[in-house]
Amino acid sequence: MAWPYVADDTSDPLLAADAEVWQPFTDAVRELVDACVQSDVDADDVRAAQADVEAALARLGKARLSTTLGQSGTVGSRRRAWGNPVIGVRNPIAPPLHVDSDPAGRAWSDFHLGPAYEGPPGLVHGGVVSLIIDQVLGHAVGAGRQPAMTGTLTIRYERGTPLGDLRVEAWVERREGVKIHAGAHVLGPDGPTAVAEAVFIVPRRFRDQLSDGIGAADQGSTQG
Ligand SMILES: CCCCCCCCCCCC(=O)SCCNC(=O)CCNC(=O)[C@H](O)C(C)(C)COP(=O)(O)OP(=O)(O)OC[C@H]1O[C@@H](n2cnc3c(N)ncnc32)[C@H](O)[C@@H]1OP(=O)(O)O
Repeated sequence: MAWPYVADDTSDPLLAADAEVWQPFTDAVRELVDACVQSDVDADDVRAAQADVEAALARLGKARLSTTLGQSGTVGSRRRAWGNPVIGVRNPIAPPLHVDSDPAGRAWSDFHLGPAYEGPPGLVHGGVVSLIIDQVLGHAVGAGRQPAMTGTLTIRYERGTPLGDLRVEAWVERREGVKIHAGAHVLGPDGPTAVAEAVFIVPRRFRDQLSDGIGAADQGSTQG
């Protein structure tokens, strides 16, 4: 398989200026999503708001990128992570999480999930728990500078994860050739709510490219 990314040589100042424009917009859309599931206004206000949103859509639709954000950028992660549904600065679906990691293969994040992420009443949707665990596992594995993809992810939902302030922690347990075994858990106010085990695999296509010397400086952008 060909290397799937389009080169992005945008300068750092331009990238920062672009982020300054998009970040507040994305935050506003995220609030809009929250209002969509929580507002209690009457039908006339809903219809008026719909017209406002449709006007914004017409404005935004005047130009479209030719690739997804994920396919853009070979230098570090750059714009590539901007569309990510967990951490993306241009994705209002993302809570968003800020994930810290260290080279020993650990990653963690303190974050907040509001009603847009609800599954069972007052609790986080299990698929959202899985989404967040998968992402933070990816950071733990990526922090060890390995371009790997989730092969198997097993989650035990110990108890409901309450909406609100939460923490997720992930860690690499061991490496066996192309397999990286990792673990993670989500912590609520009363302790772990979900515990995960994962096997990440360095994909065949990256094994080939790494042996050609491609990708060593670009490992963070091969994931997800
Ligand atoms: C800086 C921070 C940035 C951080 C940015 C972080 C972003 C993270 C985002 C989260 C990560 C994701 O969601 S990634 C997206 C979700 N995952 C995917 O879409 C992966 C889809 N699956 C695949 O592409 C493929 O099946 C792979 C890559 C998993 C494996 O294919 P392959 O590379 O051809 O593997 P292959 O040679 O056949 O097998 C190699 C060895 O692995 C084993 N193996 C193969 N598949 C699996 C599997 N699914 N689970 C377990 N083990 C497996 C085989 O038995 C074999 O073991 P042996 O015989 O040698 O013992």
